Amino acid sequence: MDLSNGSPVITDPMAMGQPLMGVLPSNMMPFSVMPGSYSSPAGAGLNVSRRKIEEVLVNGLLEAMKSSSPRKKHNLVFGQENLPEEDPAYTAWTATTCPSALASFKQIVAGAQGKKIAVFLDYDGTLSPIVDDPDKAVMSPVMRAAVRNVAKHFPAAIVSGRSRKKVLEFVKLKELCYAGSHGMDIMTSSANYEHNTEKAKEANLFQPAREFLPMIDEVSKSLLEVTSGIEGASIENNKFCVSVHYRNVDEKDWELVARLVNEVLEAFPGLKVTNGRMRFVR
Ligand SMILES: O=P(O)(O)OC[C@H]1O[C@H](O[C@H]2O[C@H](CO)[C@@H](O)[C@H](O)[C@H]2O)[C@H](O)[C@@H](O)[C@@H]1O
Repeated sequence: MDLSNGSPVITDPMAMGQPLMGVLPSNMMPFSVMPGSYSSPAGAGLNVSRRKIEEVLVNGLLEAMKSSSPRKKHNLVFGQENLPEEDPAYTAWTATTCPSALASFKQIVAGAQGKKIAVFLDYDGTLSPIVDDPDKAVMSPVMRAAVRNVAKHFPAAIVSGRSRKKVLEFVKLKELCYAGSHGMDIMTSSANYEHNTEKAKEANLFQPAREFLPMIDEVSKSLLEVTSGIEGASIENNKFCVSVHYRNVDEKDWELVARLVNEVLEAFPGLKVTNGRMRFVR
């Protein structure tokens, strides 16, 4: 699933029967239970040890949300994401998790000598800026021209957690390959896509988790239902994974989001939750 930062995701054997455990930071695994937090009606009938385990899971998820989503100052205000006044924690986080390839460009070129090169590009935060509304993460014409140019020289693909269809709509370049849902939905050629027969389209598709589509749809609906009352929360169905966005949710409600996601996941032990930039991915 964007059941996510990383994502399916769907049939991870490590996650079977152990929802969320796989994504907890190791220091959260020994039962450092934090008492006195939110309790939901759904938890009313649980015995103490089960409740404790749930506390650990939710608190672990909350910690993961905080550590993987350091906030830029003012980032709740649409359009002010790129203000120069950054939170030092955010700056340190980007430096360690996303070092610039441009800073090591000479080494990369040297390492590529004599090798066949293929280029794999991320979409959000790479080809498009990170914005508060996922539907508005459009790519600039300059960036599109640069990618088109890259594709003239190397086989190129976009790999994204988004649905493949959505990325293609944003990028609009037929000369690329697209892998959506974190690689669970691969289209090897998008040339003539609209004009191809269904059979020809199928031949270009690799969707190893197709049998799980009904389950993902069900999870998506459940997540939409349980989070509908939380201001700022939104659900994005990415076909083979689902994102729960909390970028626009007040931080005081993050624990509630974590708890509700955890509760929904209990019914789907085969799915895995991972954490991304202000979103869960399943
Ligand atoms: O392919 P990835 O880099 O793993 O990211 C996939 C996710 O991208 C989108 O979310 C991110 O960008 C949004 C728009 O800028 C932003 O609002 C969100 O906070 C980011 O996490 C996409 O909306 C998600 O569904 C993907 O999972």
